[in-house]
Amino acid sequence: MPEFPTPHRSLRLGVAGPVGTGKSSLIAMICRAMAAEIRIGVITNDIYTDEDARLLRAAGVLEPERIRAIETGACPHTAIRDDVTANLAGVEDLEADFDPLDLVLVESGGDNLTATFSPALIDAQIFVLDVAGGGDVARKGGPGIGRADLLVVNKTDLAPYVGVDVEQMISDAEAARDGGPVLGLSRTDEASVARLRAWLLGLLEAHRAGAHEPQDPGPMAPHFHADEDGGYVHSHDEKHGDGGHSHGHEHTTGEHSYGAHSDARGHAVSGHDEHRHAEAVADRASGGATGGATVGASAPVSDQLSTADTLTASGRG
Ligand SMILES: Nc1nc2c(ncn2[C@@H]2O[C@H](COP(=O)(O)OP(=O)(O)OP(=O)(O)O)[C@@H](O)[C@H]2O)c(=O)[nH]1
Repeated sequence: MPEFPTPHRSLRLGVAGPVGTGKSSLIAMICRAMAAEIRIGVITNDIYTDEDARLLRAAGVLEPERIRAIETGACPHTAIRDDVTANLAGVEDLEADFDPLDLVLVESGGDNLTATFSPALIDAQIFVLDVAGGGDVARKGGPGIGRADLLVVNKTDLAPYVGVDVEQMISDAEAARDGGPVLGLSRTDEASVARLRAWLLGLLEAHRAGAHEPQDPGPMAPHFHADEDGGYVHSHDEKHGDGGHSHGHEHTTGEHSYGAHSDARGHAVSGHDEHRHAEAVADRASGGATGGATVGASAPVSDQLSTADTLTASGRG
């Protein structure tokens, strides 16, 4: 019997982070640790395949029908931030088919440090780094590292093999987050998995009590889109479709499988025909103000739940 009744819709939790940092593994970990006590569904995003969903189904972490795949056909961030239509429909279908659900996990395709979920799609988000990506990554900042509800430094068991000082990496991450929660995690470290579970149970409780307010970690840094006119710098901070934003060129519908749609808030959103992220160009255009330092979103969940210290104290080293 699930611990929580479900008077409201499920908590929608996004999991984002660079390629291969362990997003699917973290979702499998949550399912294994919690499927006996809460009702879970999963949506995965891959660019060209349904590989992540197939792997999760094969791992037997949930009934296969509760794991659904979305093929974005484009850069993963387009489907979790720019135009969330397909994901939102996927989440709502899952919630309707398995009503009631307590938790829907939405895994982004692996992207880069700038990709975050739109709060139109999810209620909270985890950003996943791993030690194998290098100890300095946590210092690089960006909206996910700086302002996701939880930053996970994953695969801590690999630290000795890749020459990373986990304690330093976590402390760098905490500094980048103004004290927001950071969790050192490894599938081989049961105590770290227990801390992840405790954080999530606290978040569920806050969501159910109406005490959790979804935060937007902030838009991607302005970036460069190449097109036949020579390209343009594009900021996701601008309002789409309501007079505040114009690409100044036509997208050719056939060139992108994601197309132009409306997002959950009714904004007309242009599809992205070709993404070439040239952040150096964007940096120059924005006077160097990229996503990492521009928005100071608070982290209300961490106020009520495990603090960064609690989460990391025994996860270090
Ligand atoms: N040593 C170790 N390896 C891990 C851990 N978690 C995940 N991995 C491995 O890391 C690799 C990538 O894991 P995934 O979960 O597929 O990563 P992902 O972020 O979902 O990958 P993409 O969807 O391709 O971006 C796999 O080989 C996992 O077995 C961990 O805690 N320790």
